[in-house]
Amino acid sequence: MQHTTAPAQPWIPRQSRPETAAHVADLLAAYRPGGSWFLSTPRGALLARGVRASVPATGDTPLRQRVAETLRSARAAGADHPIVIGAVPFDPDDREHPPHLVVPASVQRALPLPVDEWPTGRRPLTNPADPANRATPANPGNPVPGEAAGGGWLVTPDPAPEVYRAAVAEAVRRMGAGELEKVVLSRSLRLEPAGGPGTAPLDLPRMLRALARRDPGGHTFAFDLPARAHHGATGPRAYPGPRTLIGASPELLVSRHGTTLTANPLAGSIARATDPAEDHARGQRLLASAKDRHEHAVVIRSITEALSPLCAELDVPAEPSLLRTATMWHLSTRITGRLADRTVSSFDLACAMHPTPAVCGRPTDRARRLIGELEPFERGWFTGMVGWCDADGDGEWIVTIRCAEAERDSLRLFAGAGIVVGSDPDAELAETSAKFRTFLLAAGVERPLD
Ligand SMILES: C=C(O[C@H]1C=CC=C(C(=O)O)[C@@H]1O)C(=O)O
Repeated sequence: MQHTTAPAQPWIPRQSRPETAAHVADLLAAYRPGGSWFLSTPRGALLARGVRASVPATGDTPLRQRVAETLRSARAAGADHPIVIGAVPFDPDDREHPPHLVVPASVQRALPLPVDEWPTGRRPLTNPADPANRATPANPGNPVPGEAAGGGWLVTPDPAPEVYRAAVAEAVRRMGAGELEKVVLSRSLRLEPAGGPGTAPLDLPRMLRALARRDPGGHTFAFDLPARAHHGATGPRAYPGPRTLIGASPELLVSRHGTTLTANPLAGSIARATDPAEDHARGQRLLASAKDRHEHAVVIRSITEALSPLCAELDVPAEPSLLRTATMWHLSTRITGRLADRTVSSFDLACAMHPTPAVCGRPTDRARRLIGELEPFERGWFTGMVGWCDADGDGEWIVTIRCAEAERDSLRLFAGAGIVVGSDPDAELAETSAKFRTFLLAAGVERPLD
């Protein structure tokens, strides 16, 4: 991921310095699904393993209070520098997809992924089919043969593309009638082994490496999820295998370091092109698009409203800039601020902001209702947040997009698009197809899919 402004300084929390010996490549190599959490951001990477304590998924107090109490107890029980790490679903009250937040038993940290050594993030979209983009020692950002090779998937869209187009048209109609200003509508792809169940085990560590290499400046994650609860006649029953939330999100919900906070909302997107001139032109078209600027402005307004009461200073650039991933251009605004009250943690900030109109809409309640009406599946953790928070309140929370839920040998991918009054159903379908490519490429699927 590349931004037009300078990247953040590497962030290795003071208390973690004794643990920083690891190189990010070692952390990626050590990652194994089940009881582990990998996160790489422009500020640093971490690999957390094991569970020392869990934040109660339900309770009489708000989730942010349960997080603070779990951290306090861990400290009181002798943990030196405890962190809470995990995933919060789109709807934090979703009983099928409860928040999964733990104090891990161990945390290893490393400096950020070396963007300059892995140059794909600086280039226009690399088309792996183009011989010029074949992996070479000098260009290791491209898929390494055997790393992300071979599709071998049976792909099922949910809903069918025409159903998604109809949903977008319906949302535009409702907006025309003044019901709401913006809604984010998503769809999903189910990937199963083409040879049938059990014929091709998922290699999540390989996919994670492919995601990290393709977008070294992004937020790459592989997070443990709770076992699925089945509600049968005899009550909840758990599927014993691990489930993993894995992806490479370009969007920082919020980070806090001392009293300094940063948020980097994105909204307004276009697929990148392989031809550099066309790629540049697309970015400029996005920057000039009145529809996309409106879609973006709605998000900035909401975030400013959420953060202003918590900040002594808040700097919100008047104009969006362009941010690029390996596959997409986005409108981006890097917001910085100084907290009014140091006891407000990164998780408190994230809860105050979530869900932003980059994933839900505005007004929030109406958008949420329309999503429930028009999307034929539960989002679960998609469009929630993943991240960590330490006992001093520092931390990073990432918007859970460009991701998949992995279970046994199948994957469920998700992608959404912001809909406003001027949205065109075909263009929104194409935008979601382009967003799927972040994960499809890591899964070895190289042709665009609807
Ligand atoms: C909901 C997604 O993207 C959001 C983040 C960036 C740009 C977006 C857009 O342009 O619509 C979306 O708001 C997704 O990637 O699934």
